[in-house]
Amino acid sequence: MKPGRADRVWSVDEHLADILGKIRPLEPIALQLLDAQGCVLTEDVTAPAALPPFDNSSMDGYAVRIADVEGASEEFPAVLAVVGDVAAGSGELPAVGPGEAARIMTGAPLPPGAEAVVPVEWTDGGLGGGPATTMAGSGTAEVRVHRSVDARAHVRARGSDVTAGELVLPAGTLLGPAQIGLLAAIGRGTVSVRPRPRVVVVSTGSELVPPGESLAHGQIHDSNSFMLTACARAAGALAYRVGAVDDDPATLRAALEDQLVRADAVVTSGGVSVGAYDVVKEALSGLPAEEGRVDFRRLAMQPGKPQGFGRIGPDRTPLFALPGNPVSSYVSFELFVRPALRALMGLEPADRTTVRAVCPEGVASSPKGRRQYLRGRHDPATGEVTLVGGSGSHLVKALAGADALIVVPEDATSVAPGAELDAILLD
Ligand SMILES: Nc1nc2c(c(=O)[nH]1)N[C@H]1C(S)=C(S)[C@@H](COP(=O)(O)OP(=O)(O)OC[C@H]3O[C@@H](n4cnc5c(N)ncnc54)[C@H](O)[C@@H]3O)O[C@H]1N2
Ligand code: MOO
Repeated sequence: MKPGRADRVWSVDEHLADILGKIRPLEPIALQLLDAQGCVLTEDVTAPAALPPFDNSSMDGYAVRIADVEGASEEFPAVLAVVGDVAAGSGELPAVGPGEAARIMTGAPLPPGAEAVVPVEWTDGGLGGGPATTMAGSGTAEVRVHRSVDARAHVRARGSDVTAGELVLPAGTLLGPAQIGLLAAIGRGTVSVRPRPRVVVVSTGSELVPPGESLAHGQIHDSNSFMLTACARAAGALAYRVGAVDDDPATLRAALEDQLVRADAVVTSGGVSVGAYDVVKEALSGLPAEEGRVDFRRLAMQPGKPQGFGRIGPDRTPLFALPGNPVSSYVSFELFVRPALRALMGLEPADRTTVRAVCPEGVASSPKGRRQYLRGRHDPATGEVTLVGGSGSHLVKALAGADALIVVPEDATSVAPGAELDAILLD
């Protein structure tokens, strides 16, 4: 491999490194909480106030003074005058004096004078019978308490979760459901995050017809644009599918120009090989410097040998020109586009788990000098991975039945039955 030779074969790792070296994370923007789900925080978030903001009850029951219930039992209950009712959200609180209690609900502020909460099950609920099971007896004048409590029992202290001014989420945090909940709890309506990249997916090929329409002889349904749009969504992006563009470079260039305004990345499929109508290559090779640059290269992999990558347009939007064979497109997305989209979001590019797995049937033949990615099913119970379908890059049914990519190294031309291989686990 001689650096500088335009037609040299690139390794998978070199191609990925070249892509990631040219990707910059997207500029942060302020998003509403739910729009920020799955995004990376770009600010340190501190709590403006304590959480809980006030001492409150963790049980439905009675707010009491502890001296009043000392030694209480079912046989010798403490009889207390009920001076009021405190619901969650109550603003006005009855003061609890000696010999008094206030009915209190979970989450309601502890009224002044009260030192603890007795759960309703430890009282007669104001009904004069045995232990209560609910807070049914509203408006009763007195309550019999059957047990003593320690100071602060069943009280959630102000600031016991978060103190005012505390750093609750540092910049770099990935916002999942629990983090979104915390932000809402401290009163944040918007946060600064790296947004999801907007990915435009364009398929190319005059033979392509949208699903739902009938095929003339020689035509096929455009599956790649759907699959790649779904791949982009699964990677966390906002993806826009553009219908298939004919094998005409001017039409493709015009379509890309139109789409660039809404794209943080562009993915094309097809037209990157050596055929007479390889439209993507024709439209994007040798662009004038002011329009950007896309490099087309051959990779030491199978499927996915022909690839293009570059940056185009005024914002130098990354463009991934993937091969048209459906499995080649899928594998290329998985290996190169998914990490790049994650890098745009400020995430660690690599997120898939790779395991060593026994391949009981082995691999009869693998292309010399190319890293092969075969489709497989991984059984975590046995640690085995079995092949699904053959190596043909048109086999979409096998792809749909796979949950792993089996990696056959560049130097292997076959793999003995029972040997171990890397398996990349898919969603
Ligand atoms: N003489 C050579 N021929 C080919 C070579 C080569 O080195 N020398 N490489 C082969 C490899 S490997 C691949 S991969 C493909 C890549 O070709 P293109 O990227 O130019 O893709 P197309 O020719 O446009 O299509 C290939 C194949 O995939 C089907 N296709 C394309 N788009 C879609 C779509 N949106 N949905 C479903 N199927 C699609 C298309 O009909 C073709 O069958 O080149 C090999 N040839
Ligand atoms: O390398 Mo192509 O991508 O095998 O089918």
